[in-house]
Amino acid sequence: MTDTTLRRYLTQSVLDPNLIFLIEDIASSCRVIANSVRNGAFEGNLGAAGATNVQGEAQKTLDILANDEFERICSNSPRLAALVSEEVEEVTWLKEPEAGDYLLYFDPLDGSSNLDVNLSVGSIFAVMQVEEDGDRNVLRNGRNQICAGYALYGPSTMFVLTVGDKVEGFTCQHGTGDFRLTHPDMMVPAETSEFAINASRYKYWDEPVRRYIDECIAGEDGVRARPFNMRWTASMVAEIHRILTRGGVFLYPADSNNRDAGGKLRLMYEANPMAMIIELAGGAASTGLTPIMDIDPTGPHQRVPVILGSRSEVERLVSYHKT
Ligand SMILES: O=P(O)(O)OC[C@H]1O[C@](O)(COP(=O)(O)O)[C@@H](O)[C@@H]1O
Ligand SMILES: [Mg+2]
Ligand SMILES: [Mg+2]
Repeated sequence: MTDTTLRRYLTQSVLDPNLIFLIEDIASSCRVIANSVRNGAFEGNLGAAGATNVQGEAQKTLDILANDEFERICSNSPRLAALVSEEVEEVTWLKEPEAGDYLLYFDPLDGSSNLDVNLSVGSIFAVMQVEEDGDRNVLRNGRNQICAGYALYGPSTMFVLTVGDKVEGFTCQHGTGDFRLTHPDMMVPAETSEFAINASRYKYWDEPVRRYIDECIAGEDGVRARPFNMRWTASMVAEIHRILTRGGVFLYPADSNNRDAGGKLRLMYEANPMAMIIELAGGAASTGLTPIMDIDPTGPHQRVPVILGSRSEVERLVSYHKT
């Protein structure tokens, strides 16, 4: 498998050549960002940029650099019509949209609070298509995604991709810089005993989330009758990669402190791409009330509650939200 590079994998597929160009440009952006992350301390890029983004969050220098690399490299893609980035308030239109053109949604650097402490960060992306000539609507639900993925800048750099069927994991080979297929057909293990949530928010949680987490913590003494483990890395990419590898459930639910904002994570470039990956890998993704990809978006930076991972755990959480 490792002799299959991303380029070979894509050229052997039946994809539109312009989509292949775009995916290769996204992968190139991630390769450049991986180097910037790795060299951040030398280049003085780890700190705050002194600016805030559209969500009112303090931007890191690397948030802005990563956004600029996506913009610079992907703008070369001939059929890319628009970019929707976490770091840019307005949609960036590159051309007059024509039917079939591509729309790229991305979180250039995810988990950027981890930069200063040298822990894993990532990039997240999704691609949709323009429906008709001149149509500037970028607010389609996640079922319209034709491609989604993420890069993980961890001990090794990985590029995880789906073009609508399997979820394939590529590892960047040190030296050549090639992304090689190392994790074909990734599937979320069905059985799991691991949950990920920022437990410092316990006092804000709604009853269904408290019930679920309390039951996990009770372990073999409670209704679950088995021990559970907990992890929280504060980088969604790292959490989702762990869940794709060894199972588990990830929650950033709506709570009394974030409900007015809609939740914490952003629908178009965090929740939707990860929901597509997790569903195609056999898992499930919900707000607790609605499948994430069924949400009709109201804005490019909309926030939503997120519960995703192993199917049986997500279904249990959804059932608790119904009672
Ligand atoms: O700091 P908290 O509240 O635990 O939030 C962590 C969450 O925020 C995020 O870092 C948001 O991503 P950004 O770094 O792109 O803003 C997620 O990756 C992560 O799951
Ligand atoms: Mg993010
Ligand atoms: Mg980000």
